[in-house]
Amino acid sequence: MATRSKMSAPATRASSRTKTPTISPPSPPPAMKASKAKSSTRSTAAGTSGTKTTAARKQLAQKENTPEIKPTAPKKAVRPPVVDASSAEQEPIMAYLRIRPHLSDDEATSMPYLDPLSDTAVRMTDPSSDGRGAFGLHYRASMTPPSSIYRFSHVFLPATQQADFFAKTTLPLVRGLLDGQNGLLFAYGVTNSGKTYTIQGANTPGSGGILPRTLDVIFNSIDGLHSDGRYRPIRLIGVEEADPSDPTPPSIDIDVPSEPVLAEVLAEHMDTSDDSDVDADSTVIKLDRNYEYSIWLSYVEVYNEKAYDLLASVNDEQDKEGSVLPRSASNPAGHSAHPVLVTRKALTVKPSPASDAVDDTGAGSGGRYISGLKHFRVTSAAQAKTLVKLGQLHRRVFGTLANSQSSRSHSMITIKILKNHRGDRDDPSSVQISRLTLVDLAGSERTKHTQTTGDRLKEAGNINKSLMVLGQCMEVMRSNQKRLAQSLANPGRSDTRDVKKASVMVPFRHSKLTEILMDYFAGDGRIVMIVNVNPYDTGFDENSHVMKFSALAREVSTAVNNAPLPRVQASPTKRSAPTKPAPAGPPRGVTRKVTISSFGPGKKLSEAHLEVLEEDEEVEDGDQSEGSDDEPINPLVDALFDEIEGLRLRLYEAEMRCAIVEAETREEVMKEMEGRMRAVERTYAQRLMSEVERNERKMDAKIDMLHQAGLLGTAEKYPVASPSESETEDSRGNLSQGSHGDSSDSSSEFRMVADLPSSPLQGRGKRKTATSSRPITTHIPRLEADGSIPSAVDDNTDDAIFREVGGDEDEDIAIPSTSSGDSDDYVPLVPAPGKTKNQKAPPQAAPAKSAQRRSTKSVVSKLEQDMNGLVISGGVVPEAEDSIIILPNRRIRQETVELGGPGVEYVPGKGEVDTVKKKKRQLGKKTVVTEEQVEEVVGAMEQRALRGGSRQNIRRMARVS
Ligand SMILES: Nc1ncnc2c1ncn2[C@@H]1O[C@H](COP(=O)(O)OP(=O)(O)OP(=O)(O)O)[C@@H](O)[C@H]1O
Repeated sequence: MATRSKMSAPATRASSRTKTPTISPPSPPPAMKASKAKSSTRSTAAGTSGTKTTAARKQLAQKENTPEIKPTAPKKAVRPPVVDASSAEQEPIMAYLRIRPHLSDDEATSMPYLDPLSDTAVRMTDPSSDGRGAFGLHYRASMTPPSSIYRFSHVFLPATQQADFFAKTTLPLVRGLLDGQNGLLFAYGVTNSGKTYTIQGANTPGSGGILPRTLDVIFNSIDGLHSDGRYRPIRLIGVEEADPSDPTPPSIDIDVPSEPVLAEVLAEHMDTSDDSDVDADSTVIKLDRNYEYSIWLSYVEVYNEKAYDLLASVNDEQDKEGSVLPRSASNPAGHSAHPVLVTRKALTVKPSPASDAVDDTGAGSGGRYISGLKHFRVTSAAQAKTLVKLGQLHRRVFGTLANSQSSRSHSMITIKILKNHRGDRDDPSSVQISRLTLVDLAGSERTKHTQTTGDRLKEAGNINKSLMVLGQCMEVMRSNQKRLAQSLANPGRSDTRDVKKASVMVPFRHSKLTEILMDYFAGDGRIVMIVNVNPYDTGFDENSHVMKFSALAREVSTAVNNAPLPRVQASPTKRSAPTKPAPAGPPRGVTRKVTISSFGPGKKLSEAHLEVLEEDEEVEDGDQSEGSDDEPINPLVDALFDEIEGLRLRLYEAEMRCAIVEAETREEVMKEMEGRMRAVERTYAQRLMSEVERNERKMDAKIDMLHQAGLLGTAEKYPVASPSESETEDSRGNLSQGSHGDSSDSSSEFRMVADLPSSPLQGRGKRKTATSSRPITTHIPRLEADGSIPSAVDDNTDDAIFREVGGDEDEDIAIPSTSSGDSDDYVPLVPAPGKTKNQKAPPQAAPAKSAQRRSTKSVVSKLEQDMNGLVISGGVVPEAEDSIIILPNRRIRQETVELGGPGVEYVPGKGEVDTVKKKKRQLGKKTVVTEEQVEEVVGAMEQRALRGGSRQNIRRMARVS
């Protein structure tokens, strides 16, 4: 009867959270170690209830092979004696990670922070590795994004099927259950991570969860081995003779004639038409056929730190039949006013009496049970599943599952198996009881996500409290076990008994959840933890908290022994005294309003309104005495827990406020920056445009001068177009383009008659061209190869130019001043009206349209001829085609850049090229001159004018340029 210690230093086996990007080889998952202990001393190793010594009664599961051990004489002991921890079979909590698959298009498609490394390890990397930490704090550039590696007993990838998952995680527990061992499985994770899917599953084929599969396997395995149900479980580990009046599983018939809407809604929730046996798990565990079994089910909900029986009839007192349906408390006849009032009572959690076990020394008394919780015997998997469905309906009715699938309470389904040898049916001492509890925990850390307030905040606070206490229990157990392991490793240094005495009390009783489950942690079974994670969620912090929790859980060991043997009690009908009537007076409790609705494709939405009264649990006098051998609740610790919880809630609220303020500030700053950027962009564009215009006007002036000087093309005489004619053509857009807005004003005395040869800047700037009232002679001198004007152009030419353009030197040439007074604006020379030679008289009346068109056409054709005749010589392009390309000079670019200020680049316009060479290459035979060349020509003209021209000419030149 050897017992081995499996306890080792946590560091060697436990999940380690490594703050390093390197991947250390994954450690194999610790193998499940079946208990070899037959009946033995056992240790809780938890440090709270001390270590228990189980009485030795023949263990039925190993009856054939186990030497019978005579029961020891019952010892009267308030606290169980401490025994060496090495005598207990220890096993770490198994932690399995399940990664939820991608479900909808609304979610991100990649896993932003979770990276599966192997079958047992995942890496989590903070997605704010772009440099942003919490609250916008920046990591230094040199820092690598923080990542952690978490290890599990196994990592299940999103594609994992429910059947595989069940086989690897839960089947060993089911085997243990049938073999007489207790087990606890709980699903832990944030909201929407797949906990309920893991436990309950879905309705589609193959998607049945752990619970229905467990029921399937149990009933498959005990097929033909059902007992007659003469015993039934009571409390935590107790067994008593069954009473014929024991409640049968409640009916699920929906019958609320007075509340048709409610009946409809409930009926839809209870719809079992989807259920089919097609999805049933066919696994069979081979059992010794000398035994027979009875299966019992209970379903508990822990909500707001209170425990409720989900299988109890809602109005149990009034309706002994066990009707599922709520009935108005105000009118039991069923004709109630809306909303329907439903009541339920919280159950008290009490310490398990030592007398329930064969050994009075404390076996099984470390735990607590829910007083008044009903266990129903089920004889088939289908019946059990229907019962589970009923429990879920009650969760809906009472609003903790309301309309969304999101659970706001912890739910616990316990399957108890009573097993006895066929040959010893009448021997109560042959009965053995074992249990398996499946817990679907409420989503963790939901306050931040849902921006909860009011009642919801209280709910969240309680959820967080219970999960926090669960974490703290594990933490304390781990450190107690660590200390004990160290003391065992160095026996000479400290006395193990001293170490145990110094063990910190595990605060199981500080939350209902841990209080109900404490016996598992204290050494009554094997524990499996499922960690559900939704990697598409943005809740990195929350998920990393879950991961840390699981890392902690894996460092805790629990004792794995066969369940304690129950002492079978006489049937309550034979022994129990009549129950005390409930104290009179109004029930204490809280009332909530709940709306349950049902809708689906093709169905109309139906809603039922309920008012829920949740009565507080009764405090019985006997409670204190019953729990006298338990650790008393320390009010200071309780107060500290409350304080912690209060602070935690305040922290959440503060964080929420911070997050909102941060988001608002970011938006404001972004808007302001955007506005500023736009203003800068606008200013820059305006400056650029005005520069371009200014330069273009300058260039136009120079070209006009060239025209007027006869340096471009041959001398031709333009017919004078009437203002209306030029406007007509202008409006067609064929000739004039890009004129100033004010130049189109008919009152202006300047009219555009022709466009000049195309320029890279043409069309971007606006140009004023004077309507010449007299012919202009154009002449393009041949430029030398270096761009200079050849000597053949003599001074007389200039004189000729001025004579031609301005007529007589003494003749008045009107030089209009610009409206803006900007000296840069070019204003062409215009002869004073009425004083020019050859000037046609202005039309007296508006000409006929056809005449105008003819006249315009003649102007156009004339201009075209002129354009074709324009030739730039000087070796730039030997044979010009029909136009001259003038490239902007470097100086203009330079000026533009300078104007723009530091950091501004000159961005060539569309089609504008950087270099003359490039342009030449692109334009082939087109005539190309640079602005420098034009300037040189103008410069040469100015010099000549200065040398040989009259004062008048000089003045004119100066004003023009
Ligand atoms: N492995 C999976 N395969 C397919 N669908 C899944 C899986 N896990 C979860 N889902 C789906 O994801 C959704 C959320 O899952 P579930 O309701 O189980 O989350 P939860 O963790 O229980 O949430 P809560 O804490 O709010 O109750 C459900 O629609 C469920 O069907």
